[in-house]
Amino acid sequence: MNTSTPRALVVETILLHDVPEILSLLPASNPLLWWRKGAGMVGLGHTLSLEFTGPQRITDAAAAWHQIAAAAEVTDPLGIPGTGLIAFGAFTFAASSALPSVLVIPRVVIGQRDGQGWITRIRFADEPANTGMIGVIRSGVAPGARSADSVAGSSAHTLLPTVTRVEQATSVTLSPGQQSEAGFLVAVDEAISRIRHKDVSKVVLARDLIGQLDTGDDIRSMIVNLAQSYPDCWTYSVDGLIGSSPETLVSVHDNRMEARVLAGTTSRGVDAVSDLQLAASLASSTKDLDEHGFAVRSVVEALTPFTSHLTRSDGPFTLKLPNVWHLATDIAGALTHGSTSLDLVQALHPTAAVAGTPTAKAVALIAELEPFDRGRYAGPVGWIAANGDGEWAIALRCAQVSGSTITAYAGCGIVADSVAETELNETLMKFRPVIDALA
Ligand SMILES: C=C(O[C@H]1C=CC=C(C(=O)O)[C@@H]1O)C(=O)O
Repeated sequence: MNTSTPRALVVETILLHDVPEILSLLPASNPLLWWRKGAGMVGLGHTLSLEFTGPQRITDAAAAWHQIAAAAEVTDPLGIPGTGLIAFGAFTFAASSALPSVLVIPRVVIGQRDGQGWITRIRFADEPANTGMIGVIRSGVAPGARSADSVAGSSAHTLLPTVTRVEQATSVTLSPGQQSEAGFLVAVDEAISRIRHKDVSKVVLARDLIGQLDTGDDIRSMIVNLAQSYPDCWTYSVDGLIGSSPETLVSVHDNRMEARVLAGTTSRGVDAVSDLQLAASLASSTKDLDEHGFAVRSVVEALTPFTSHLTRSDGPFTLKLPNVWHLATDIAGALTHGSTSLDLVQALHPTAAVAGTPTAKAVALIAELEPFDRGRYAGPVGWIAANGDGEWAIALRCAQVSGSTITAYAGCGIVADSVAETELNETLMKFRPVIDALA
């Protein structure tokens, strides 16, 4: 961790009666977002950003967060998920990544959930109380954004931050990055050979695409496109990591946890009949059921020490997304040790949906066969509350913006019956959310 003992925070949440369009509140600089099915939070400004590296990055973050939350003075009359003190977070896939993992505590959080809206202001105890509140909304990034006059009664003018309009939507063409298509085919064939030699049972291999942003490109257009096109996925933006993930690593509320495990993929059909045929073949494909089974077992094994009454949905069931069908299993349980969401993230990461089985050998094989640093792709992304509750997805269908460079990632679970060309096609389907959002 790159900070000394943090200064105490003062946090105040108040109700917003009439919440503005959340996606219209994304700030141009360092936008923070967590959003699904019309609910979630946008974060503006940074009160505190913490960085973590190495094998202990998640436990270090959990310890730092515990310390910050314990010292904070929080006024939160609402007490619903996302109100009070929160941090957005994104962790790297690999312990050896050159990119840091981050927890970011914004200046202002505006959220809505179950018909309730709120605004939270977060400042240091030794700062003046009005720091971070910057005026009124001037214009929005999404059509239909309302002015502050229609928001939250008379106090809205002093509560809502200034947001500038998107002047230039991001339009980027992505090209092969450090792993070419040909290189990916070779890597997948090598992985299949290792699996047949019993080195591992499953490994998830990815490739990268790279593009350059123009001066003036506003990345908020990409975030809004993703949120609008993939409403059933978690759309996130944390420290330049932007994506729409269908996979819930773990969510924790009131001592209950939920996860959605995904592994096994096929394309959408060109018409209703072929679409259902494809879903039916996925549901009965031995190769995909095997691939899925590894992922479910890794999650159940990781969660068992923390839970009682762990239940899982019948099945796997087929999950329909705009770009693909997935095999999915929902898992839920009661927490037995008052664990925080980051405790569970630490226990779960990396699941066999993004690494393989057995975990350590699969991670080593990924490092050997992938000629690039995954950064935060396939790592945990989400948020944590002061009491440790939170929601974390696996960062899939995403890209990392670093300066003017944008790098997108997509990968596939490889098992003994995999075929390299089919896996390459699958990466194309999985790149679609990011490619379309940048078009
Ligand atoms: C690794 C990715 O997807 C995982 C999640 C769902 C389905 C997967 C698959 O069918 O291979 C992968 O396990 C990715 O999107 O980059």
